[in-house]
Amino acid sequence: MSRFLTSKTAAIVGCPFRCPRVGVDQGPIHLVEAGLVDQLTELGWKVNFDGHHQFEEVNVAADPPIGKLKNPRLVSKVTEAVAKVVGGHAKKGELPVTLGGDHSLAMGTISGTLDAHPDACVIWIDAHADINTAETTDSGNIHGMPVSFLLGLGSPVPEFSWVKPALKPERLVYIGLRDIDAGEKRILKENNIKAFSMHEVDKYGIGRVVEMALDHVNPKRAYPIHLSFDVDALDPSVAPSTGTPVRGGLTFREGHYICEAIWETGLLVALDLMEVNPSLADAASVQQTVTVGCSLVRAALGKQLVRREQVD
Ligand SMILES: NC(=[NH2+])NCCC[C@H](N)C(=O)O
Ligand SMILES: [Mn+2]
Ligand SMILES: [Mn+2]
Repeated sequence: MSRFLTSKTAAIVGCPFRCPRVGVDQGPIHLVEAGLVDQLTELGWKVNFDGHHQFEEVNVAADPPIGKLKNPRLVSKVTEAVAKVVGGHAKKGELPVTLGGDHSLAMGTISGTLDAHPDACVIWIDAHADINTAETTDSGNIHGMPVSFLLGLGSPVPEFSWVKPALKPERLVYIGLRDIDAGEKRILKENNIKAFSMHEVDKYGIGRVVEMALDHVNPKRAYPIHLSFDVDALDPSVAPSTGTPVRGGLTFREGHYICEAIWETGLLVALDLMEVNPSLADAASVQQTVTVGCSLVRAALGKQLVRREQVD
């Protein structure tokens, strides 16, 4: 367990949120129904889970686009609520495990983590960089933008003024990228943000890539780690039920290896598992994706493949 936690307690933050539909995205609900709470209990965690967030408090009457941004007020309010919940758990020394839902939620989860652990670094596992600004976005989907808000890039959007630009470019690293927009490429370059695309995963192997990523973002292995895992980082043959699948992704084992290696650092303070979207596939694909999702969470929370004494 991470030395930054005060007890082996995992707080599951279920966020069935996908813009523009609140409470309709079933991803987190499926993950919990698949037995995630019991699985983590079996690993020795005390698990706090008192139901999924329905964001009842979020009341947005009219939410026309601001510039290109779709549903800006709703996304802002939901992510702000998530920031408070995640930050609250983190400040109690618990490990928040946020299940999504739209990756825009990471604006909230990472804000919450940085509130409790200001020197935390972020390891972002994704096919996409999610670093568009209000100016560069083509789609207007805010799930393609959370990282730019956290870094304070682009011209400020008043509706998101609650988001502190608390993340430093050198405390962020990506693994798994393979679908980056032209504007995003420019932003990554200009801000010197380290990214290991699938090309580097092929070239060096996942073991070295994780090592290099940690060396970059956490050279002395001293900072707490927030792991934000978009399930679309995995190849669509491994995790088909997701909104924006891109072929050529991480294998089942590569995805798990990342989680296991981060766990082994003893520095993990928060985990996101995002973009599981059961509404987009047949029942077998949904089950496959949900099973993989639970398995990734177990790997990040310390499940060992073999007991150490069997190999030593
Ligand atoms: N969280 C995600 N699935 N993000 C996909 C983003 C795709 C594209 N780059 C966009 O800005 O719309
Ligand atoms: Mn993605
Ligand atoms: Mn993403």
